[in-house]
Amino acid sequence: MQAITVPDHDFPLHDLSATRRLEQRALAAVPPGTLVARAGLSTARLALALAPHARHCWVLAGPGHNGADALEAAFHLARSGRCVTASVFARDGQTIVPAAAQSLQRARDAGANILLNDPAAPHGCALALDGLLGIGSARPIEGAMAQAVHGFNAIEGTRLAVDVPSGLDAGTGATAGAAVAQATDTLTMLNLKAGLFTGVGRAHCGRIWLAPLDVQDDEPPQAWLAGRALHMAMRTPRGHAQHKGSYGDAFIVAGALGMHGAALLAARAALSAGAGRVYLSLLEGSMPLDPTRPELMQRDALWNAGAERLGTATVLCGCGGGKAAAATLPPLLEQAARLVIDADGLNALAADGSLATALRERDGRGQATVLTPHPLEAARLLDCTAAQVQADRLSAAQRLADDLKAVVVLKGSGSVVAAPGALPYVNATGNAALASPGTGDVLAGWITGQWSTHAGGGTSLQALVAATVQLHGAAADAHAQHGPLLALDLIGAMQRLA
Ligand SMILES: NC(=O)C1=CN([C@@H]2O[C@H](COP(=O)(O)OP(=O)(O)OC[C@H]3O[C@@H](n4cnc5c(N)ncnc54)[C@H](O)[C@@H]3O)[C@@H](O)[C@H]2O)[C@@H](O)CC1
Ligand SMILES: Nc1ncnc2c1ncn2[C@@H]1O[C@H](COP(=O)(O)OP(=O)(O)O)[C@@H](O)[C@H]1O
Repeated sequence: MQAITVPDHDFPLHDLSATRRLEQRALAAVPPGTLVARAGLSTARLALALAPHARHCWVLAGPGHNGADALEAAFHLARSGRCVTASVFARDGQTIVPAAAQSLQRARDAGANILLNDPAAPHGCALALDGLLGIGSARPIEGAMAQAVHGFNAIEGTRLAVDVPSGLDAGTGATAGAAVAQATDTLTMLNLKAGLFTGVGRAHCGRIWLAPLDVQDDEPPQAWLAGRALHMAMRTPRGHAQHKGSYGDAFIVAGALGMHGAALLAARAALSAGAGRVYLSLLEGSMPLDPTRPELMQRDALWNAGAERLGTATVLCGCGGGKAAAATLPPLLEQAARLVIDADGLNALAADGSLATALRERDGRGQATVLTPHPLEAARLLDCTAAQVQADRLSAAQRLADDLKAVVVLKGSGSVVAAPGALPYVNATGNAALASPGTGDVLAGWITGQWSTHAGGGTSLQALVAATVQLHGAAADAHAQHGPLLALDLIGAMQRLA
């Protein structure tokens, strides 16, 4: 059993079809009852380690194999002397699977109090196990089971989800319905399911633990949980004789009237990420020199700088750009060697099909592009709703990357970094301290600066971007206080970790 935070190396993530295949092969390879026995024992061990002093335990068990695992854990908890109430949920006419019936009998024999379709939480319980539904969850949870989920969520103490928090789609990280278990810990079996790490997955899982159950995970992954090695690979020391020209020019094309701050945040982030020279080109109006960052230079209309300059710089377009961003895109899409598009640059792409066509043509000329949409910006690009994007973030990011021939960061909890024809990364760092204005501008600026320093390097662009997303989230994870991490402070925090 291991705790999953940020793995050292990329860790395979699976969708539910792959999980089912793995489960079927594992079941066929061992005598009946072996896996449920291992799953139940692992669950009970983790529960006791997390809540060693809990006297009263509540085990919620559904009608399927998830319920079987939970009831097997109930057996171990009862045998270890805990006072166990196991509430089993099976609708009229719906029988529980044989494995669950066997574990139920074992739990009863060990002294557990068994209740049927009773959602009331026992008094004084400090440990609750959610084994209502796992990957077999097929529809919104309703009725007594839904009441039990709400009761589970109200338990003050350890709330351990078995395999998957009930009501969460472990393949996508989406939920259907209002009753979704809110665990403090989730012990997932056999493999890591992608939906535990993105969408609302992280919010419902709490800490994530993996019990491989002595089964070799031989399914090809559908995505990677981004490992720390990505960021470490970016930490190449500066050669003694290198000069600022070695780290390239970053052009920040951003900042309509009233949004100069976004431009400044992006430019400062590019500078801190290591770009050799950073030029800021405001889209509207003017701004005095930033006396606290005199390293920044301002130039007019850099989008018209011509093929020679744009063909060597790394350009960011869009942060706080307003409607003015659209007019800058035709020359940038045609001439910029390396182009990052954020915020209003993305909205302009979504609104004008000819710009999207120009974006697709860049790949054929060897020009690379990074897009950094949040879910609503992604929805505009995909001509759907933000809810539809969030319903399957991995596939939304991949569709955008494949269609627009760009590396795409779909931001939010568990940011997805997709590239054409490659498996997506899911980022394991970050938290809601980043839900503050301007943190996206910092991300886009840092990607631009980082890319500028690695312009000639052999690192894949997808890995470089995923490493920056990881650093951005890690800075928030290191933020000890409650409340937001303000965007300007985020730059300093990233610099300390870079
Ligand atoms: N079979 C085994 O030995 C193993 C089983 N495992 C566990 O088994 C789970 C998968 O088992 P199952 O395929 O039986 O699936 P589940 O136990 O997740 O659920 C399937 C059952 O729930 C019912 N159901 C689905 N949605 C419902 C809803 N909204 N309201 C009420 N009932 C609903 C279904 O009709 C079915 O009876 C995994 O998530 C994992 O917890 C793993 O531990 C791996 C090994
Ligand atoms: N709950 C969260 N967990 C992890 N990351 C988050 C969370 N909320 C926001 N973020 C991150 O913060 C950044 C916000 O970007 P964005 O929405 O573009 O904001 P802005 O436009 O104000 O800069 C993104 O990198 C996003 O992934």
